[in-house]
Amino acid sequence: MLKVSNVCFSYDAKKVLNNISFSVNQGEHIAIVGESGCGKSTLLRCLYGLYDLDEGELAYNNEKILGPAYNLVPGMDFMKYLAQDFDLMPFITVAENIGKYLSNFYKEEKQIRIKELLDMVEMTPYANVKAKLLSGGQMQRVALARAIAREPKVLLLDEPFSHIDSFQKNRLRRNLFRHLKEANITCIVATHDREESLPFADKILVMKAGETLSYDTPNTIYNTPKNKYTAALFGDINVLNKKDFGGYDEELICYPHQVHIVQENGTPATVKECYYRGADYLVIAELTNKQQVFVETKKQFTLNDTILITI
Ligand SMILES: Nc1ncnc2c1ncn2[C@@H]1O[C@H](COP(=O)(O)OP(=O)(O)OP(=O)(O)O)[C@@H](O)[C@H]1O
Repeated sequence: MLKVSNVCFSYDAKKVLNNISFSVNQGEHIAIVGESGCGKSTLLRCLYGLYDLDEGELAYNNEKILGPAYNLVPGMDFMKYLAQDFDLMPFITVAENIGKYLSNFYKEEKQIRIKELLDMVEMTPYANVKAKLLSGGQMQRVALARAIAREPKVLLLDEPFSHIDSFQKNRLRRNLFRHLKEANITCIVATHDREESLPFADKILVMKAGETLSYDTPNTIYNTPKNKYTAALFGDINVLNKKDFGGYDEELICYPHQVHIVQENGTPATVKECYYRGADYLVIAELTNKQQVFVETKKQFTLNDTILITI
């Protein structure tokens, strides 16, 4: 188990992490989400032992994770940390980069493992290409393969698919997270992307300004967000008053798919914008009190159409 207890950390005088605590069971996948600058990358770097904490403690199976003041070579052996820069060796091939940390003692096993990893990140055709000739997305895939080559106990990933196009991203995510589950590797991912956190995380850690707001399952965090900040991390949100919809005077946070267009007995709204999104349309409508409402709908509307909505 990875245990994070009351961690505080500052860069010089600037406090970036404030009293962070959570624990992760072996094999669990955690997504760290939060607005840019809230401290996600810093937390990952602390977990890896790259910084000395101001306060608090980090431990893996009761072994303390210590920073550079106590560790000549920062970073822990049983972990791998993949930063936003990929740190590949430019003048050696893709296959050599992936195999860099694999032992040469078991040559045959090494080649089999490299082949398996090349397949997983869909880079087999580039096995003999020098890393410097790759695109950003290709480099990121190689860096991912290299990070898991030796099957760490804990994998720390910072925006691991940020350079990969959406065409490949979903398949790669499924490949990677399936592999990590099968190998019982604990994975902590800092991400902005709901497609990474909701489907693949066992738990989501929501951070704001260096603090933890929530730590729970994706289902609970998404369906019962504690605040607007949390809900907005997953896309457009509505902050409505139930009294505008025939209810009590009470605030309601809801997503566009939770607002429905009805034929009768709804609150009138005027369509101001309508965006095609492939499977549906996003309508931005205005109530008579000028309150803006996001609505997901299968039907296309045009400017100034009147719709009736319920929540
Ligand atoms: N090396 C550093 N020295 C000083 N301040 C830093 C350093 N790295 C990050 N910061 C500051 O610490 C805060 C947290 O940064 P961090 O990179 O951890 O946030 P983040 O949530 O990962 O952001 P993003 O999602 O944009 O990557 C920011 O205000 C940032 O400016």
